[in-house]
Amino acid sequence: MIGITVLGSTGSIGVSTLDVVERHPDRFRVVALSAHRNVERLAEQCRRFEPDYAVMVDPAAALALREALSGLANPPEVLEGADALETVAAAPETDYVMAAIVGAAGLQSTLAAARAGKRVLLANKEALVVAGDIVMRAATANGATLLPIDSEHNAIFQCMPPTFADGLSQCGVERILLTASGGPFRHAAPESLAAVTPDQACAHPNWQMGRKISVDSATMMNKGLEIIEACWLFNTSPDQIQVVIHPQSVIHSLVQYNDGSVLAQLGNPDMRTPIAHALAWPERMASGVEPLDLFATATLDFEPPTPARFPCLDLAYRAASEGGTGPVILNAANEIAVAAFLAGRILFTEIATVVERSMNELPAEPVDGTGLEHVLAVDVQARERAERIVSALVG
Ligand SMILES: NC(=O)C1=CN([C@@H]2O[C@H](COP(=O)(O)OP(=O)(O)OC[C@H]3O[C@@H](n4cnc5c(N)ncnc54)[C@H](OP(=O)(O)O)[C@@H]3O)[C@@H](O)[C@H]2O)C=CC1
Ligand SMILES: CC(=O)[C@@H](O)[C@H](O)COP(=O)(O)O
Ligand SMILES: [Mn+2]
Repeated sequence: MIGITVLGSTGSIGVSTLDVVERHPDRFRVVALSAHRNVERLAEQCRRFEPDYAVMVDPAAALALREALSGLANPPEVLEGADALETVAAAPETDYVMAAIVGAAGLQSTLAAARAGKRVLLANKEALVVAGDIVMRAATANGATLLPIDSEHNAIFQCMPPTFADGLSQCGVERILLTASGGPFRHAAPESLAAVTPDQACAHPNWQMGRKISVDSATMMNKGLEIIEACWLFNTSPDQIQVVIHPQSVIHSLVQYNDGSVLAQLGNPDMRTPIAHALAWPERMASGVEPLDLFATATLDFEPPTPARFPCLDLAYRAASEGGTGPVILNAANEIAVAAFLAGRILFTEIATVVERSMNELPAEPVDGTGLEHVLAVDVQARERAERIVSALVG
């Protein structure tokens, strides 16, 4: 039996992961589940999957979880605090870790899994955005297997030759075509975007996702984060990645080779496909996803992105070219700005303003010899700076 820890089990990816795992009781055993503070959902998951451990980051929620599970014959050990995420990510009973916490809050547990040599199923793209070098090196040094869950990156992985880690040009890869849906405002007039509400921004046309990534898709910051994520995963640079708007989200990305071949991965937009792929790799197993009906799909459209509507995409390119702490500042400012937008404090269009001002006020620098310590310090500094910029905008 393969032992699996699901970090962020109460979120969109966490729930889809457990749906796939439940279809294969002969193959997987749940070792640990985790949440930030959603007691009701984590309690229900504990009753269903009987993990050894349940981590609740918030101590008050951990107390409530212990009470909720006290009647169980075989309750999990309930751990609390962010450090416990690292404990369960590295636990000896665990073989696979699904890293599905949202934001840079998922970095240290993802790193702990990589350092412990686990199979890391990486949904938490922000970990690679802020500390790609550190995470990739930790995986290599400790024999961890890092498999992308993000739909585009999983698609690219499926279309890559097995030797891609040696260098893309050496195996005939010319470029990566990274698809983007364009989100809910693909054709909106730029001047209409200031009036967008959080619920409108979270109404993604094709995917059911958590609110933070949904807003990122609407600003296309998600695609910017994904460019940086792809650079780390596939050992390449942004100029080898072309963003293609594909509104149906049926093609999940493509790889172009030097002989004129372009390989694509297609499927219905349902995250259980990449999750099942990474759980079973290098084999295949059922995911519960309906087969793609090409006749019902009928048309596949493609467009270039429109920069005026999506300034966040350009900010991500800028952070990628700055390197060092540039992506750390980009990500931290974006997390603060998105939270402020979702809380009704700033306008949708001010998300880009907060990120740009944060980047202007905090110049990027190379990550110093302390590595993770430096990254975490800049993350804190950038959050404080972005909060100040939000407060000034609120007035
Ligand atoms: N959803 C999707 O389809 C896709 C998601 N991704 C990536 O996967 C990750 C998860 O996304 P998604 O599932 O949509 O997010 P959700 O918001 O739905 O879920 C987030 C999960 O993380 C937990 N969490 C939130 N904050 C913290 C914290 N500070 N410390 C520890 N745990 C925390 C939440 O717990 P609680 O419920 O208690 O708040 C929840 O379990 C993101 O990085 C996203 O970019 C990538 C591709 C597709
Ligand atoms: C499902 C997934 O992988 C998301 O990251 C998706 O890419 C969001 O859609 P956008 O292409 O609109 O950002
Ligand atoms: Mn994606």
